[in-house]
Parts: sequence; C-alpha cells; structure tokens
Amino acid sequence: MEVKARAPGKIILAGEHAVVHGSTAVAAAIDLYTYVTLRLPLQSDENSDRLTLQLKDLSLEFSWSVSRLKEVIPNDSNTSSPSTPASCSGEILKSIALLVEEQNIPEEKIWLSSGISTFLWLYTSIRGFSPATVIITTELPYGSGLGSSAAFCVALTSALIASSISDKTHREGWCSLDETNLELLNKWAFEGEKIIHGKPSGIDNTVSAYGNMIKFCSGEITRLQSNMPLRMLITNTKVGRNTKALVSGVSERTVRHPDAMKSVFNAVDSISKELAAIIQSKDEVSVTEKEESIKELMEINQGLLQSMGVSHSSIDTVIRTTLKHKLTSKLTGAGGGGCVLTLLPTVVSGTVVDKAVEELESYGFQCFTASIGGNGAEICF
Ligand SMILES: Nc1ncnc2c1ncn2[C@@H]1O[C@H](COP(=O)(O)OP(=O)(O)OP(=O)(O)O)[C@@H](O)[C@H]1O
Ligand SMILES: C[C@@](O)(CCO)CC(=O)[O-]
Ligand SMILES: [Mg+2]
Repeated sequence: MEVKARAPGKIILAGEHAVVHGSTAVAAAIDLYTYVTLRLPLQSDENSDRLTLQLKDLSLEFSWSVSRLKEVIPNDSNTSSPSTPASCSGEILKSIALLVEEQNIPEEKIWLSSGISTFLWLYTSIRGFSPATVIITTELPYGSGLGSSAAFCVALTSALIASSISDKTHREGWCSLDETNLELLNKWAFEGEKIIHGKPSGIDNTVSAYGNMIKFCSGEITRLQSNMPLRMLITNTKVGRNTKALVSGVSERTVRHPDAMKSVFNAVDSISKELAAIIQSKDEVSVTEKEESIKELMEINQGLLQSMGVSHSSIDTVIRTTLKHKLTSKLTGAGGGGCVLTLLPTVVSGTVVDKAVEELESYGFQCFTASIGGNGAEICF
C-alpha cells in the first residue's frame, strides 16, 4: 500500500517572533511543497522488518530494524495515542537521539538530527512500530525561513494519518483532508515542531496544514480573504541559521528587558492587525494606497525585528539593494539570514524588478517568486 501527502511552505507577512510571545501574526502558504510517500511493505518484502527514511534530495537513507526501535523507545512511557497528540518527553527524546546518533549522519548535515528525531517520534506515535519506507522530497530550502520544518511535519503527519483512513478508494490527483483529520494532523505537526523549534507558536504548521492566508494569535486562527493582489519577491540570502536558537535568543532578551520587549511585541501586534485589515478591506481605497501602507508596515516591522536581534548583515544588504530600486523588504520567518520578502507593487515595471534581481544575485543571493495563498496539506492514494 502506498500513500502520498504534500504540505506547503509559507511566508510570514508580519509578526514573526512576536507571535511566540502572544502577538498577532499574518502568514500565507506558498506553492513550494514538501512531499512524503509512505510505503507499507508486503510480508514477502525483504524490508518487512525495517523502518526506512529516505531523504531523496540529499541522497541520504536512514534505517532501523523494528526490534531496535522497540528496544530503545520505551513503549509504556508514551502517553499519546494516534488520536490524542501529546508532547515528546525529555526521556523519550533522549532515547530517540540515541537511535539518530547510530545512523552516523555526515558531519556537514548534522542539522538534520532534529528532523530525524521528529520523524521517529511522529512515526512511532502515530503508526507504532510497524515497518515502512518513507520517502521525502522537498522544493523548500532547508532552514531558510520558508517553514521547511513545518511543511516536513505537516506532510509527514498527513501521510501517517491518511494511511489509517479506511476509505482508500483511488482518486485522481491531490485531495484535501476533512476538518477532523486536519485538526488532528495539525496538532501532531505542532508536537513535531516543538522538537525542532523548541518553543513554536504554531503559526507555521497551521498555515501549512490549512493553506491560504491566516491571522494567528495564541493558537487562534482567522482565515483571511485577500481583496488585493499581493506579489512578493523572495530572496534567499543562503546564510544558514536555526529557528530554535533565534527564538530562544529573543526569549532571553525578553527576560533581560521585559518592559521594553513588551512594547516591541505590542507594536508588532498592531502592525499585523492593520496589515490583515488592509489585505481584507473591500473599501474604495486604491490598490496603490494600500500598497503604500503595506510598505510602511513592512518597514516598521523590520525595524522591530532588528530590535529583537534577529536581523543579519545579509538581510541589511537585501534591504539596501532593493531600496535603491524604491522597493521595500523585510525578513520572513526566523531571520538571522534565510529569506527576505520584497513587496512588488502592481505599478512596478518588470525592468525595475529585473535590475533589482540582477544586483541581488550578484551578491550570491537567490531570487524567486512564489504564488501566495494556495492549498494546505493534501493527500493522494
Ligand atoms: N525535508 C526535510 N527532511 C528532514 N528534516 C527537515 C526537512 N525540512 C526541515 N527539516 C528539519 O528542520 C530543520 C530546519 O528547521 P528550521 O525551523 O530551523 O527552519 P525553517 O523551518 O526552514 O525556517 P522557519 O522556521 O524560519 O520558517 C532542519 O535542520 C531539519 O532538521
Ligand atoms: C520565528 C517564528 O515566529 C516563525 C518562524 O517561521 C517561530 C514560531 O512562530 O514558531
Ligand atoms: Mg521552522
């Protein structure tokens, strides 16, 4: 039996980091996906007693015998069941880390460890110790602010949950999951994100699961209906960073300066709410005026992200370069490098964008556009 699932990456238009501290944020799915194929072996297969994870883009394979998994992961200390997501305890995570270490991940790919631990936790929690081959491919850059970790968790939990749906009648193409399963897989994906992010807000897995554009505050989701065209250039600075470390850096700064940071988070909350209102507004204000307001909000948000300590000199280079062409940019996701968004107003000519892209790429950055606000998690039998 084979089940496929896919889940999109995302951009955060406003509110990253502050959202971890209770502020509102606005995010949208993009049409770049992580794909998961789950293959359950036949009794006669030679791999019928192994759990194998293939990361196709990286040409890496990790494999454990089911008996080794049973030996190391304490079955009785796992308080969750497939239908009641629970957090991975420190004790289980330590056991899982042992299984990951045994795989001798190449040193230059050691950043994959948290992803592989998350895989083992989600797989064994949802499907138990049953053998399978799980194949992952992704169109998203790893660790760059476009939600690769969330897309990985959402696509994986979608495939795992889909494998237990009784009606597996073959249908053409991708289909979405029902609300109950969406809610369930989103909760599991959030538990996975906790292993990778430490203290996630849940916005990344939620927008990847549900798709479209959302306003998110303390776990509360409002689906947004955009009433204006929204085009963004995405620039990947290719500066590697790690969301967990950046999130904990902001928390440490908040402990040191609670009052100042509270004001910063409040300001971000106002920005996100205003941005959501502009995007949804049906009044007579022209698109150009709306774009002017969005530009200004992005500029203020970037300044506040700077004050949280999550910008980077490569991000400053993108901001300075695009500003030369009268275009406004802000970091997206966790910052510290990674990806930067540049608003492409409707009136801006292709020549201006081409010139900006040429200059950005001369610094070694990679520029692309993506369609914003598409589908969330989908499955295919
Ligand atoms: N396709 C994948 N396969 C295995 N692990 C993955 C995959 N995608 C992401 N990961 C895991 O997620 C980590 C990157 O997550 P991280 O949260 O730091 O960045 P991001 O999700 O791309 O950006 P952001 O959180 O800012 O949106 C990787 O180091 C890896 O452990
Ligand atoms: C930096 C952060 O706000 C967004 C990362 O895409 C972390 C989170 O919300 O979990
Ligand atoms: Mg992430």
